[in-house]
Amino acid sequence: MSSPTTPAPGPALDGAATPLPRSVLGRLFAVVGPAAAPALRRQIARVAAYSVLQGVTFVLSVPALRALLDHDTTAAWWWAAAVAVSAAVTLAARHAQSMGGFRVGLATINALHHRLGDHLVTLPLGWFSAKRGDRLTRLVGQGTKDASGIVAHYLEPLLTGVLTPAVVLIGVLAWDWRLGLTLLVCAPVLYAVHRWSAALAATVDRRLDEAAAEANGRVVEFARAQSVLRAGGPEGLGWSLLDGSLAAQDRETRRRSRADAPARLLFGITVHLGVAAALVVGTSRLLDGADTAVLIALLVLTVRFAEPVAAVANLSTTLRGSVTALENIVEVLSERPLPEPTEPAALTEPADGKRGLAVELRDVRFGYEADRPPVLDGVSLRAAPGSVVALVGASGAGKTTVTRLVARFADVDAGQVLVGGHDVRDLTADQLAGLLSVVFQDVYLFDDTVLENIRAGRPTATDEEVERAGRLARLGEVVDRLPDGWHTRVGEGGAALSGGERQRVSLARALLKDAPVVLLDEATAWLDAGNQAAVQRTLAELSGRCTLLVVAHRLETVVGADLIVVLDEGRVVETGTHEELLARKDGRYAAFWRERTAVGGWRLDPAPAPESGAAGPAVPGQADAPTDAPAEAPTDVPTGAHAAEQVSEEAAKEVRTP
Ligand SMILES: Nc1ncnc2c1ncn2[C@@H]1O[C@H](COP(=O)(O)OP(=O)(O)OP(=O)(O)O)[C@@H](O)[C@H]1O
Repeated sequence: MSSPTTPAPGPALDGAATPLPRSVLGRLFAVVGPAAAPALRRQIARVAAYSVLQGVTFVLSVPALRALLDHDTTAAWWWAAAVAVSAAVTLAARHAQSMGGFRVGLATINALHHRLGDHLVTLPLGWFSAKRGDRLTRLVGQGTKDASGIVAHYLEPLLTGVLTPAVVLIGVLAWDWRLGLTLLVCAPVLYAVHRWSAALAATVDRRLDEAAAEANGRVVEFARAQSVLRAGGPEGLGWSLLDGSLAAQDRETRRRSRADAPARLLFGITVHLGVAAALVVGTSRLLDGADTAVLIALLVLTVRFAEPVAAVANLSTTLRGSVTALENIVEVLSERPLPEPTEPAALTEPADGKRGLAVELRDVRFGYEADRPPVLDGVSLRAAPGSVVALVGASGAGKTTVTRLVARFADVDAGQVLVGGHDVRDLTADQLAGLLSVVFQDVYLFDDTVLENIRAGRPTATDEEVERAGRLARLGEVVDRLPDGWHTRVGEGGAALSGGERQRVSLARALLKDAPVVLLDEATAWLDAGNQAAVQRTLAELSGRCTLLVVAHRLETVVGADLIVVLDEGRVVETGTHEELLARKDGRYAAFWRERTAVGGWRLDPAPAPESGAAGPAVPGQADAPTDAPAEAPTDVPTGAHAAEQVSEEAAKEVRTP
């Protein structure tokens, strides 16, 4: 089991350890983190000062108006001067807070990017599903902007909507407590209406946000999958999925408008009812003989009391968009990272001089979903240092999952995964990443040059080293066709290269990194002749220098492996070398082998000749190695007929019957 000293660090926002504040500002402080909090606090102070000053200016207008209505010119001049000074200071405060709003808003976006970035790198790789990727794109781009809008655009109307009326209220109470009391009664009613409408809109907002994220993802998918879509025509699945998601977004937008309208109306009516009540009370006070000038001035003030409050209501829709974005950020920051040890494990060099490290699974049980049967159950296997281990089995047997667990995309439910004798849970993420090279099917290329994309395998490598790795992975012939050779930009996600070529970049990265363990998923989709040769050359180059755990779809890999592990429905059903497994006449592997031989005895031609300066052609045990099979062997690997069927046309041309 994992070391008991391994602590489980909490997520960036651990609501269980420290309950998250419920208020929007409290949550904003929680997500921006301690580094950005002081600037946010100063901005709140600036806005608060402006809101109070605005209220004071409003209040000062009462004695000025009173003096004017009383024809007291001297006093009117003095009060007018006081109002002018207060207005000038308010204006300066407004300028300071609005400049601060933009500055702190930008700093907030920056802080959110850092917080999300720092947290995302701690999350299990398995967390990054395609759906989450779409949501994340929206969150990091638009979401952080929306959330920072709370500081840049909404802090001012929100605080002036509360603090300015509060100062006005104090002024009115001081001049005429009855009128003040009327306004005071409005406050809780307004608050209750606001809470009710916010609660009503919250569910609608969340649904709209989900619909928008879905539509976003579908639009990207629509752009990426044009060839499939055109082949299927406008009646095809892709079109209907996009149409459906856009219609859902439209529906949710309408639903939100419908939910908004009555809430806004109710809020506006409440504000105006409050003003009307104050007018009624003021008129009755006038009839009772109260000071006319004061009351007129106070009624003017009452109208001003209502202005900022009403402005808050008008903002509510866009403000809620920002609050939803903030909630989504809270959700991501609350995701629990994989536990990491506080101290890195003490890694030792392999004693036998080989560069590879042992990879071992001990009685592993694992499932992606808790309520479904495990995908791997009781799986044990060991790849000795420097060996080639081929994982074979029918589609869905769990081969890829084994490699994912070694790379710690997720933690096992039971058992252990060890690399170099260390439980992967006892290695830091950096340590484990340093020990592994991963060539999986979903290769991502950055929008940079071919050279830099290979260099991602080892950032300190020289251009010569990078090019050599590229040539070994048969990228030489690809870059010769590109306009700027190695310096050609590959476009977003590597759009300028084919799938097979992208996998060659991934192979080159692995060669360059020269890690002690290489996990390779031989993508069936890209098994054209050129790519087969690239895989072959990479395996030949790496063999003996590292431990290779390969999800094998090629004959050469399977036959040449030091150990073949046959998986079936999440269990290891057979292990051994090709010869050993063939010798077990009743075995699964042998049965499959016979079946394929009976079908016709197909075999693949040897790989194309290596480029100059490249290593020899063979994985140990392949072409020139002694096996009982290659010359007469069936071509398909024991992963099932599907592997042969998926071999591309180009490869098929190279297939011949003996
Ligand atoms: N992210 C995931 N979430 C839920 N289930 C998954 C996930 N990835 C794989 N599975 C399921 O786990 C099982 C094993 O999948 P895995 O990809 O490991 O099989 P495989 O042997 O590599 O298959 P193939 O040769 O088709 O790639 C399958 O039933 C698959 O549907």
